[in-house]
Amino acid sequence: MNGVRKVTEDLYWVGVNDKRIELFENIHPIPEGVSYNAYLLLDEKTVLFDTVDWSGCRVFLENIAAVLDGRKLDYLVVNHMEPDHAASLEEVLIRYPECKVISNEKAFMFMRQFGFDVDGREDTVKEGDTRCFGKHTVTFLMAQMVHWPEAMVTFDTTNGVLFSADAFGSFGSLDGRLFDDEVNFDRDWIDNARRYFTNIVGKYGPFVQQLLAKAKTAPIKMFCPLHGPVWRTNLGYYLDKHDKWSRYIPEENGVMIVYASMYGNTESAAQALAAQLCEKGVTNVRVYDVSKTHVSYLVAEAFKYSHIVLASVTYNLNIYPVMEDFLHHLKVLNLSKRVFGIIENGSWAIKSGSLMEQYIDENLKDCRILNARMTINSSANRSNASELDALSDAIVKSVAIEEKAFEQRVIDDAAFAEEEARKAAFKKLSAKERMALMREKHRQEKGEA
Ligand SMILES: Cc1cc2nc3c(=O)[nH]c(=O)nc-3n(C[C@H](O)[C@H](O)[C@H](O)COP(=O)(O)O)c2cc1C
Repeated sequence: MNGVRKVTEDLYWVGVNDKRIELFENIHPIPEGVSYNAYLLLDEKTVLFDTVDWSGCRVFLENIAAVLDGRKLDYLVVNHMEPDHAASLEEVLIRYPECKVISNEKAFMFMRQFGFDVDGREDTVKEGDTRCFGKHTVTFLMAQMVHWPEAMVTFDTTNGVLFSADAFGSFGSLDGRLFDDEVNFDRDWIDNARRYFTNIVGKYGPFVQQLLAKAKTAPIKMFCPLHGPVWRTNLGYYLDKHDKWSRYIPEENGVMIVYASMYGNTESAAQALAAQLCEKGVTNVRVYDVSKTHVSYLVAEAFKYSHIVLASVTYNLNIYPVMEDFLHHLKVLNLSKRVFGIIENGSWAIKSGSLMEQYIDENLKDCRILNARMTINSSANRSNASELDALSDAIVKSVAIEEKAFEQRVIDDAAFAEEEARKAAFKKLSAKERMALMREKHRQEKGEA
């Protein structure tokens, strides 16, 4: 039974949903599943954009057959060779013996490494190359390290559809709904999207920025990613999120408190800090037990908030191992530009605070550590009360300073959105209207002068 959706008049979603998978990349829990998107264009030639994970191959083949309705498949464009998208490639080639594969040199190298036989069927493209399939002409743009080195995106210059590979993707099974305007993204999807981006592509922020710069030069009307909803309405919203995530700019001025505690004393201090921050007016606070929260969720929250408090026991003269693992993830994913607060605990040789500070200093760029450290000797005593007060004061002060940066960013974002809207409106005008508008602008400028 096929579950195809129509994307445009001649483009179809032929992907599959996977609700059985527990761990994405066998590491990140995905309780809401994931979709492997693939798209099929019916032009004078028929063109399939990417395939799906092996687990969904059967349904995927049914979807393709239903859309082709007896036609042969002429081309398969491989934008990304990662097996969750390319595993079904060979099965497609076996079923459609005349199908040619369009991709780049590095992707063909990966195909051979993964054991796919594409000999004699390759059509190798590079940056800026185009292919015409009848009505539709596409351009290929390399998207190196978003999120593998061979990744590319394909832009359909005829209708503004960008096949964006892993860019603009999200965890979460689609379950029938396909477009951003068919879901409540800000309520139901954004956490999945952030967790997907930060854990999967977070490390490659500068490469994402390169792709965003290319995207700005193309009149994109739709993002067709390889996971999650297709964007046809509120593209600016999602672009802005990716811009922030890939520049490591926090989305929210708030405080994430992560604690590592065995007997509850460090936990109690973390909760006391949260309560005190709220008493002092900073209510955008989230508290996490590092041992009970999968690190992928912690990473996503670290990308979201401006302030991070690390509260850890000392364990064999080290940072608590699970907290150390969290810090390792932040390092690997290049998290930067955060303000940190520290709470440490120990019963005979307290080391965790200094070690966490050292880790941040040595591994996380452009981060600031607040001086007001709280040191607990087994359980909090009277002197800890003043330390807690000093730490919460320092955070409140820093949040207030950050607020100004956030306000400025909101103004900059609004100005940017206005300029983008103006450019988009200008593009829609006829040549005559454009000339009239430019003449009017020129007249106004001369008048003002
Ligand atoms: C395996 C293990 C190793 C520990 N290593 C140290 C240590 O090296 N230095 C120290 O001061 N305390 C060490 N402790 C003690 C705890 O850090 C300390 O009791 C702390 O107060 C526990 O805080 P909690 O109540 O939040 O769990 C260790 C405890 C355990 C179980």
